[in-house]
Amino acid sequence: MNVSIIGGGGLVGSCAAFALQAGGIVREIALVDVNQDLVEGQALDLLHGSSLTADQKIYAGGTELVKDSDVIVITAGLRRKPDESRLDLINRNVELFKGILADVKRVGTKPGAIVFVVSNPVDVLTYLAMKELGLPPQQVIGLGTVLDTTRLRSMLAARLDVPPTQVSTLILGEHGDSMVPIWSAAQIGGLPLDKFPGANPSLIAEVEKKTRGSGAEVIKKKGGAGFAVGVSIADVVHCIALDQRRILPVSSLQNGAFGLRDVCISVPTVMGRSGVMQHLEIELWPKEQMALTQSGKVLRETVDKVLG
Ligand SMILES: NC(=O)C1=CN([C@@H]2O[C@H](COP(=O)(O)OP(=O)(O)OC[C@H]3O[C@@H](n4cnc5c(N)ncnc54)[C@H](O)[C@@H]3O)[C@@H](O)[C@H]2O)C=CC1
Ligand SMILES: CC(=O)C(=O)O
Repeated sequence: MNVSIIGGGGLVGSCAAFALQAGGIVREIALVDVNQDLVEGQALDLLHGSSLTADQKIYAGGTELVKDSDVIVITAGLRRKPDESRLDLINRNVELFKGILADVKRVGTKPGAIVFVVSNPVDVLTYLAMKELGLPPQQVIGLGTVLDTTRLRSMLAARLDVPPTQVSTLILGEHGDSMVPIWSAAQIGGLPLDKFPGANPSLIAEVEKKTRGSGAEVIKKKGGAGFAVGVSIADVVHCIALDQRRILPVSSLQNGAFGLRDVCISVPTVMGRSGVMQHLEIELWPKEQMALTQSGKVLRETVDKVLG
């Protein structure tokens, strides 16, 4: 498995590369960035630790490297400011992103390669990537609400003092203000969250609020998210590399699940070596379904504005 990261010199790209190195599953990690010195420095720094991690090839170079990649991760782009929504970034990131897609198209991709968008606003840019690259929809995904979901699980675990891996919750919809936590399906160690000792509506509401604001909080305190998004990216890449067929809330083109159509948005998605294998639909609480429908509408309207 050969993975390239466009934007690999930046915070998100380099953290993803480090998580992939620590994971030791992928064979090659190629970092691409317009900032040549920075990306060469990141690749060198990673390479220097490789005798203690795994037998991987780690190197930096130009966009032509993506033609040999099984997964092309795109983290290149501008960060939002603390008071900006992810959708506000659209005006500043779309032109830059179109340039990157044109470069990828010019160089060409391997048959079956997966394009994995992380740059924000991720759902809109995933749709744009799918349209511009002309790849089958199952081969184009976005990180979607994978990061929001791990933030929710991790912070709920900390509040309830349980192991984070025992918390099973999900956020669907937009990676943005209209995200939808699916409390109807939340469990801890197989037990329903609402019956779990210590869990109560005010604690749940508090953790939800913190999760919604956590991207902005991290931007305010350290400039941008790195570690959590890095491990989130590596988790999705490993699921693809190992053909695990796990259910992940990645963003991808919808064709009717939960009533969502012609929009890239997160729903429970079976992910394997070929990319998106299936969208799973379950019955939600009516207020969750309504919020998900609304989230799809917000994204659809933004895509209409951007693509005309
Ligand atoms: N989907 C998600 O969950 C998350 C998405 N993000 C998004 O990821 C993106 C990157 O964030 P950071 O890494 O913090 O920013 P950063 O500024 O640290 O890194 C961006 C990198 O992209 C590079 N770049 C710019 N134009 C390029 C081009 N045409 N080709 C190749 N490289 C290019 C820059 O040189 C820079 O190294 C932002 O859009 C941010 O909003 C960040 C966190 C979470
Ligand atoms: C930047 C961003 O999207 C986040 O940290 O959630």
